[in-house]
Amino acid sequence: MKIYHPTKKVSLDVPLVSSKSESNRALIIQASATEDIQLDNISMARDTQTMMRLLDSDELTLDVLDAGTTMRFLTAYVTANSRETIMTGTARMQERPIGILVDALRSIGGNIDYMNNEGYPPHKIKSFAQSTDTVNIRGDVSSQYISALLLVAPSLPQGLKIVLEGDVNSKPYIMMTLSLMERFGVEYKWEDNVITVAPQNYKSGAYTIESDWSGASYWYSIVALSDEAEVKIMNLREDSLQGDKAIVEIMEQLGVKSTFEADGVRLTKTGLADKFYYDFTHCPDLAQTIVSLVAALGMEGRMIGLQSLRIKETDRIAALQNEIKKLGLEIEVIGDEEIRVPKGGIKIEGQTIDTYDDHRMAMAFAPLSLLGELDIEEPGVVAKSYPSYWEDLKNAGFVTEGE
Ligand SMILES: O=C(O)C1=C[C@@H](OP(=O)(O)O)[C@@H](O)[C@H](O)C1
Ligand SMILES: C=C(OP(=O)(O)O)C(=O)O
Repeated sequence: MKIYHPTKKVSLDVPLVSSKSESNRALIIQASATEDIQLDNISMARDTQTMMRLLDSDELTLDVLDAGTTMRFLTAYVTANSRETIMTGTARMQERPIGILVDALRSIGGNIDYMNNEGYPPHKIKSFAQSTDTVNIRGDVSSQYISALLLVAPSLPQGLKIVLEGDVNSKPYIMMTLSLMERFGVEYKWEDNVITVAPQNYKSGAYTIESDWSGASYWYSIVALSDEAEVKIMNLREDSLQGDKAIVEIMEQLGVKSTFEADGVRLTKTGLADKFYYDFTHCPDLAQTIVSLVAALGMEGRMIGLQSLRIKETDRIAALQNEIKKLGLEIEVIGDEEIRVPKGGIKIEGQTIDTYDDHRMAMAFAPLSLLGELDIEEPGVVAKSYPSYWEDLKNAGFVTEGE
């Protein structure tokens, strides 16, 4: 799909999609609760729509497609309910590791078999009888395993004591899980590296899902690359549960100031720092937005904490390297966790951007079309988290042609 912006002047009150991360947690809480839980503004993201559909399904096989949280949270949920289930997903999902979560569930009494490759979906949950209240789990591969255990912990007969081993990455996502649990009456204790949740019921309550800060990041990039911008993103909160609100602080270095209003956040253009540096350990989903933006701004940048990018929807480090190279800039990749963007900038002249079945590749590169025409392959990938992305961009003056 070809995309360009004829005026480079962007104006919109963005009706941003709501958060799939908050939605998927709230849906597991709702399904686990015996009392009434009222949820508003549930996300239209495919990952969330898939979660809703599968929570209602009584089929033996649950296919999560490419939704990581749906795979991890449902694996723990069906295990805790001792429900015989086969969990599967797309070819890529079958390459995304789940062994750490399956080992944890086995260690507390889950009977789970792999169907193809050890450590990877598809896997079959056969039964569950809780054998101990303590589980050890490493925190440096994916926080989703820990969130998955936490969400089911109150419903387990013995509750759960989760002992976190080593570094804990994506920590704000664990805090988001705990905050939502707390909102529905669940108490927990986090002391040193141990999180303890006693057996208890989720209590009735209501929650309105916030807009998606990861999705907001593309609008920050759009404002940074525009000539003039009047952009307000609706339904984002200053007291957000989402760690990707870090975009506010990051963009202070990259030319965008945020002002919170009662019903959203207003973005205005400001100056750029000389060089960019940031550690993405706790907000990995912002990395593609920022690496492509820093390259487009012609700035020198150093990004660290990127270790989880290789096991997401695609190998995001390789994908960034390939696509930025097409725009005339070689970024340097150091090991599995660091990218350096050299000063100099890129040239946009109608190149085709491959998206690797990764919504964030499409969404992170589209703002660069403010500098010239781009051709984004498989634009439909955005449906995973932000199905109305292209419509919102068109309403902000972008022009798209073809599919
Ligand atoms: O818990 C969540 O909602 C998520 C956690 C993060 O994954 P990791 O913990 O695997 O980094 C993030 O990348 C993903 O998009 C959503
Ligand atoms: C990594 C992501 O999602 P998940 O792990 O839930 O598939 C993402 O949305 O960028």
